[in-house]
Amino acid sequence: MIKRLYTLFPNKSVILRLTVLNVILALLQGILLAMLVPILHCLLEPQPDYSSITIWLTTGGIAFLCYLILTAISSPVGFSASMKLAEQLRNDIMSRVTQFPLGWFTADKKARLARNITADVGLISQLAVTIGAPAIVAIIVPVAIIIVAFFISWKIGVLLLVCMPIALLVLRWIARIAAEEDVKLDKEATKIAGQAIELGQAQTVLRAAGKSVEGTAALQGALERHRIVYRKGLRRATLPYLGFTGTLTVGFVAVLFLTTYLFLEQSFSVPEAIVLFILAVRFIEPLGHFTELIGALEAMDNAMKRVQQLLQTPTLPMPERPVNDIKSASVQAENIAFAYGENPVIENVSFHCPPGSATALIGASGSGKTTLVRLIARFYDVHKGAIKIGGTDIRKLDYNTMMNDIAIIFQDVYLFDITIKENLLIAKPDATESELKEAAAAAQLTEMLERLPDGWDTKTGESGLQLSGGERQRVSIARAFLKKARMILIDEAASALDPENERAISKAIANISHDKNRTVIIIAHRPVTIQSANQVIVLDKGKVIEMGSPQDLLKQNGHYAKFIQQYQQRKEWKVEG
Ligand SMILES: Nc1ncnc2c1ncn2[C@@H]1O[C@H](COP(=O)(O)OP(=O)(O)OP(=O)(O)O)[C@@H](O)[C@H]1O
Repeated sequence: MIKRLYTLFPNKSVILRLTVLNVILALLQGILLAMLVPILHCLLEPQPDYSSITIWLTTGGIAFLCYLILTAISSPVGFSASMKLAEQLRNDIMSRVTQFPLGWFTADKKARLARNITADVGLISQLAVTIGAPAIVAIIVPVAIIIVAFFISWKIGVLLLVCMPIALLVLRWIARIAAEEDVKLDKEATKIAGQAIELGQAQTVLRAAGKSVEGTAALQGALERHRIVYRKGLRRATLPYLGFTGTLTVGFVAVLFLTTYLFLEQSFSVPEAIVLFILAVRFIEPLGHFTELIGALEAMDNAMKRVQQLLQTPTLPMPERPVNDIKSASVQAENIAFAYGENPVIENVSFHCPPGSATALIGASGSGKTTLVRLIARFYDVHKGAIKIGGTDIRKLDYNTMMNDIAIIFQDVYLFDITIKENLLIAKPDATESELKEAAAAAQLTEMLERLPDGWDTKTGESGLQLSGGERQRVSIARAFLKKARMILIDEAASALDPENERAISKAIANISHDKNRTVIIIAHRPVTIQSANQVIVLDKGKVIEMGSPQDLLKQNGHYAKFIQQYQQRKEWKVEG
């Protein structure tokens, strides 16, 4: 555990200072107890030797003063160490996360990341100080006491020495159970967090269906499971806790008996007997405290394991000497394959999109269109073959250079809760007013901006929810225009939009697709988009089953022709209906 903390802690000198400080404090406690022997000796003599007492009292006073000063220092040192640890760990996590493949960010992983960065880091930084220090004291003080006891009576020393490993053995049993139960509790707590988020997100649907009350069932279930796991854990820990308390009690009584027996045998004096009684009490006190610490220590160790696991997540492999120059806006796939885990999704796919061309990807749901687009943007790396941009394998390209030349327009557009203007400026912070207006016009946003009372300064609300889906997509198209990226990846909205939005988006997409400076790859759902593309790729179960210009494919009378035919029939049927 200490090794893990030491590995995780980026500023090792702070943790070293804190450890040394606590070891000194624990040793000082032992020394102060040992000093009781000569002091009591001098006091209980028939003729007390006051000059010797003065020396011992002065030395004891100095040791006690040192103890007080170090205790006063240890609080701020601990507090600042805790703050530093939290800050540095959070920075480490953030810089690591920015290098993860985009495909890593699933809903589960995002929830886990939130817990890692808040609860886990908080627990580690706080406990490393508030629990770590007493844990050091709880180990060192009994050891110091055994040493002092040996100086007074080796028999008592041996007895204490035997008690200690037995107590530690039982403590290990408690620790194992505490660690296992903490893992179970953390899993249940993460589920509660997930259910709470889902409950918030599903409120609109639940209320529309009149199921507000029933909607809490999943969260209540998660809370109940958490309670059950907690109660089971408590029951499981009862026996080892009793075992530990029993061991300490038996040890304590044995020391008292042996001390009394040896005293009656006149093996040592009254002061030594008094000190041994005090030592026996001080011996079990910190060890007894350990049962309270052990659960927290194991929780801290588990939190450290989770953060370590996150920090060890493989990042997107980056080339040693990345290529910074993208020669042309061509996109090429050479015999690529990809699988999510064991599930192959893309197999032996090859195509070439020349600079300035528009390629429409079509295929049934689940055929792999989105995955293909994600692979081009390096959300994941292909498992076989290569994707090339401007003739260079994207794994050899500088990642930022590549992403600066790619704009992605997805269906679920994320907008920050800032103004529309600020949302566009994310794509190009130094854009001029005329560039902004030009991009807005090309993305068919002008009319919407004129209609909104605050125009460009309209706040988009959390995730852009104050704008309709179509409006959000147009904002993201405007971002793509502004970014001046040469490669544009689009996922055209598949769901029905209102006629105004549909017209505006089709026009905006046509504007971007017909721009000869841009290479567009679009997951297309509307025949008008597909028919205006230079090439169409038809996917089925991750394989290319047809590829060519829309005109040639129509003549082939294959899958593409069937898709257009079906669309026409649906349209006629709707008009007739
Ligand atoms: N993150 C993921 N993890 C595991 N499997 C996935 C993941 N994303 C997609 N899949 C699976 O990969 C296959 C292809 O999915 P993909 O989303 O690429 O298809 P699609 O053609 O874009 O579908 P749609 O038109 O419905 O969006 C599907 O079987 C899907 O279930």
